Amino acid sequence: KNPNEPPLVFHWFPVIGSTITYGMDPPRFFKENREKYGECFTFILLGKKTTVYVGPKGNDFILNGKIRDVCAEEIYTVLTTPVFGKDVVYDCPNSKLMEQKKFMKVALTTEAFRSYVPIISDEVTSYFKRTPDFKGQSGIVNICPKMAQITIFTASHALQGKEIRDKFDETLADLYHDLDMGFSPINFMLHWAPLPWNNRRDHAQRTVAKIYMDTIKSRRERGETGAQDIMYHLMNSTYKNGVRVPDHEIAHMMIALLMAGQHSSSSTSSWIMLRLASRPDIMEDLYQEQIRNLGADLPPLTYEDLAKLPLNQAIVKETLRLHAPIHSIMRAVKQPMPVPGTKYVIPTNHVLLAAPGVSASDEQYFPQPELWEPHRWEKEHPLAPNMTGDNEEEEKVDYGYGLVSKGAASPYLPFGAGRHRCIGENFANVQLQTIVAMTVRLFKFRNVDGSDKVIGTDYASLFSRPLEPANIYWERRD
Ligand code: HEM
Ligand SMILES: N#Cc1ccc(COc2ccc(/C=C/c3ccc(C(F)(F)[C@](O)(Cn4cnnn4)c4ccc(F)cc4F)nc3)cc2)cc1
Repeated sequence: KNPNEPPLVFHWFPVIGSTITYGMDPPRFFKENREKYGECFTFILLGKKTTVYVGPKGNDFILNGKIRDVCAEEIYTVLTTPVFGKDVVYDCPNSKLMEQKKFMKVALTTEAFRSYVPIISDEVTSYFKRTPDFKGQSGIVNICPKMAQITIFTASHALQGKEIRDKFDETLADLYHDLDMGFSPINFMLHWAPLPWNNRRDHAQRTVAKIYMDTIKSRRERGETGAQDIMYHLMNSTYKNGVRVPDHEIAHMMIALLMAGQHSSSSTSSWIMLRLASRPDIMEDLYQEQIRNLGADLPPLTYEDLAKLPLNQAIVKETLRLHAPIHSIMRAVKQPMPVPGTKYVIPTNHVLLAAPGVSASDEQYFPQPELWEPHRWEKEHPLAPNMTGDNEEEEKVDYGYGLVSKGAASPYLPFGAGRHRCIGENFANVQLQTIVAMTVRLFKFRNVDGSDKVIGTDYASLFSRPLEPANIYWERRD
């Protein structure tokens, strides 16, 4: 036992260590070991000493780690580069990623969101009209595949443009699926293995990248400047060193954004629908909120309307509190890191693991944390959060892609914090809030057995998501 290192979680076998118990249910693993060892402890993940540091202090220690101390790309590149393609995100120096995030963010503006809301609401209503699973007056449906379809159509149409979205009706859907098979935690460890799905992944990556590059060429030939989508902005971006963004990097960033947007939103929107089915009273509150604040005739939804629907906004916030798609954020340690307030110094052969979801479900910050209660985000609610290090008044810092909160000592960080913080938060909120608002207008949901239960979580994939099949009962609202 080394007094200068955090306590090591007991395990029977070397290499395997605690991989299985962690992999099966990470949040439970974190909570059980926090009880035994405190907020900072080390466990063996496939032979690698992995130091977990939970709570607001842990979130700050890891997510605000200095660039000379912690490294994201070293851990993530084996997983993401075969899927996204070379020279982007984690296959380039962090300074280049910061510029790429600046480029990507330039198309995620309020102006753009104004045009996205009608696109997303039309995709939602037309999807529910044409899909056979929602024919008739009522029925039972496995909701996750439906939400995956809705999110790929809404995200591709808004973020990638109409011509890419239309390709999802034929070739792109299967190619996307093959690409997706490569996006699995097994590839963290076995990325080098010539596994059959890795060959399909590589073929799909090259084919999808070519589709994007052909689209870029045809837009350039036609002098197309109509769609102010992300592809257009990337085509007109230049790095600080004067180099224009090469076509293959544009294509690879488009794949990265598609994967990011798709997995996070389809998981979150599935959880939202399952939670609404467990609380039909909330779904009714949402409908009444729209009647009250938008008018009984329910006019077509606009971007400005979303700000008039606080409960609709709280649905996304509360769902992300209990169902953050990314349960483990990892960094390699590049220099020995003293842990403030302890005698621990984390050595360079460790990996750091931040789990913001642990403090987001800690009763210290959220009364009755396991209760999914969107009203808790209203002022004066008895279950209101006591978020000490809240980000609002905090000072901000710019890592090269816009201002982000300086402190990460918050108990609620579903979009991360610091240099690697998410740039898709606002788009995700517009997309998810629009999907919820339009669904509430069309249907009433409840659990098939009428209970308020919710299904368990599948942690085997890269993004935590509901176990399947997850059936709900729906009926058309007249
Ligand atoms: C509910 C939706 C989403 C959630 C919960 C989410 C969550 C996160 C988290 C936790 C991180 C930090 C990862 C780390 O520190 O290692 C992150 C980073 C990022 N996300 Fe998201 N995300 C969401 C949607 C999106 C969307 C829609 C996009 C793109 C349009 C996107 C693009 C990115 C990018 C580019 C990064 C930066 C990675 C880095 O700097 O290393 N995300 N996201
Ligand atoms: N036996 C066993 C066994 C062992 C272990 C386990 C489980 O172990 C683990 C461990 C860690 C993790 C980490 C999740 C993780 C990290 C990074 C990314 C990402 F990089 F991909 C992303 O952040 C994603 N993103 C961002 N915003 N929206 N999406 C991203 C960034 C930029 C970008 F442009 C595109 C992106 F999409 N994705 C996911 C998941 C599971 C199971 C079984």
